[in-house]
Amino acid sequence: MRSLININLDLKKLILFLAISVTIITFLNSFYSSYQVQKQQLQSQTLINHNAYAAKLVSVTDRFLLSAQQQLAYSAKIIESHFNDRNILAQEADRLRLQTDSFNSIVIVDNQGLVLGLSPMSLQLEGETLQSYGAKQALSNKKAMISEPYMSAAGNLIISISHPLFDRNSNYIGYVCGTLYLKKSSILHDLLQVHFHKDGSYLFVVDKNRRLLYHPDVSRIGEQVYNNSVIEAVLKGESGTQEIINSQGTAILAGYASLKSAPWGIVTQRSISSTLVPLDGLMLNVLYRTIPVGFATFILIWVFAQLISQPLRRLAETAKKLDNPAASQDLKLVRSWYYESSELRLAMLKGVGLLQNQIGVLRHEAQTDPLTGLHNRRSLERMLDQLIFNRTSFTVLAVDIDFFKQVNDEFGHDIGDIVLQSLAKVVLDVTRESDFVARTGGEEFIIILPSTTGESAYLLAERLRMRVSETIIEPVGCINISIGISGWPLNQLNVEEVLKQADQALYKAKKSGRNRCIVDSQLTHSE
Ligand SMILES: Nc1nc2c(ncn2[C@@H]2O[C@H](COP(=O)(O)OP(=O)(O)OP(=O)(O)O)[C@@H](O)[C@H]2O)c(=O)[nH]1
Repeated sequence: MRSLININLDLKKLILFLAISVTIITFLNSFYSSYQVQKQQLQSQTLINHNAYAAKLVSVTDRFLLSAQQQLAYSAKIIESHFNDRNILAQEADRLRLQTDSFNSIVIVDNQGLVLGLSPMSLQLEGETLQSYGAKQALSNKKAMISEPYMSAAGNLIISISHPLFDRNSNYIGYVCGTLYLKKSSILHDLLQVHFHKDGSYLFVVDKNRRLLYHPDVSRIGEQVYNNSVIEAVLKGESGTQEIINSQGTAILAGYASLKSAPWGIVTQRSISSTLVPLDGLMLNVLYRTIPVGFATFILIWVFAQLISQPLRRLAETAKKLDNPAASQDLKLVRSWYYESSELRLAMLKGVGLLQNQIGVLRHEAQTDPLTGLHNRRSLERMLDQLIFNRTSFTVLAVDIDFFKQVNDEFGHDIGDIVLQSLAKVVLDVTRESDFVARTGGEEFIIILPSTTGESAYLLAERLRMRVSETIIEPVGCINISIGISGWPLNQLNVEEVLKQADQALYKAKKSGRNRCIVDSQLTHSE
């Protein structure tokens, strides 16, 4: 709590802090949520697209392999019926290679692997006996097949699509085979590359031995890839999507599907970071567009904070000086436009009213003699200070009841009080409003007559003495008073001395028989 006070927090700052932090948190939250939602949507859309893309490529590749096999099957019929005519075999090999551009090379071999026909001739294999893995596979299988990748006699990494040849008696006489180069340009290459995205997506083809048959990075073709859950799934003949971390440690979104015509799978994929590139731009755009509205919101918050805090601030400032007579006027000027501040203002107005009354009463009581309602000694001193400050001349009448002790003794203290009250009334009656009357002790009264000469004071004192002696106070009857008179300014006297001289004059009056008025000799001389 202490630290809050030390940093001088007020309502406006609190409202600003609250509203701005809520706005920022809300904005960050919605920004973050919308980023997450968009990201998820983009990723799932990418996965769906890649799955569809893989399925499409699978279908295209399946069609290609089927058509390649059909071409070979058709040629096989021609080759079987002209098996001994090398020219026709050479022509058929050329036709197969050149007519549809499906194969990189064509080889026709007999059942010993001896090359009988060849295209292109540049391979220089005619008359050779093939020893390659693919040749041996085809010769032993004796049926239409798509080989695993292997190194050809000419030194190319290839796969071969072959069709067996039989004579009229259905004896196996050899095979015709079309090859596809894996690392060089081939129709398979073209087929897959056509679909290659420029947005960071890429695809690869893998065979049942987890060997890459196609990859945009040619150096990886032929490589076997293990511990890849997508490859494992596609080799099980599954089709689907996966989010994985690849062997390079990159987060990848992959779609995959497997072929029907060969034990191959096609995987198309894209890194999550490249997928999210457009989203980053989008979010930045959202941020830029939010700035003007955000700025307007902050201004609105500031204005509202000002409007809400201002009445309370002014009420708080006025509360510091509630004893000030201007407090209630200040409170009336506060524009309390909402319920709480308006109620607070009304309550404070009531409180100020009560407080001012109370202060008035206390002030009055502090300056008043409770028995007679006349001024008391404190009030007298203030009055004298004021007169001296204003350099206003005055005369002092010190009034004392004669033999008052006897009244008390005879009639009791309460009746004595009534006598004092009655005397106060007579004094007020005889003096003017501008005169100042105080009861300064027991049965002693002081009357100050501003701007009054000693002579006028004496006349008034005499008049007062006469009135008192004629006034009947029940049950006491008439009383008498003695009065001593002095005045200021007089020979540089100070207030105490003036009062003392009035007292001395009073003393003289008592001594000289009471029921009389005596003017201090110095006052008489000065006039
Ligand atoms: N009833 C009442 N008596 C008071 C009050 N204050 C002082 N007295 C009395 O006033 C009397 C003053 O008596 P003294 O000072 O002897 O003077 P005195 O009897 O008036 O005689 P002189 O002044 O010499 O004429 C005392 O009996 C006090 O008790 C008061 O407030 N009420």
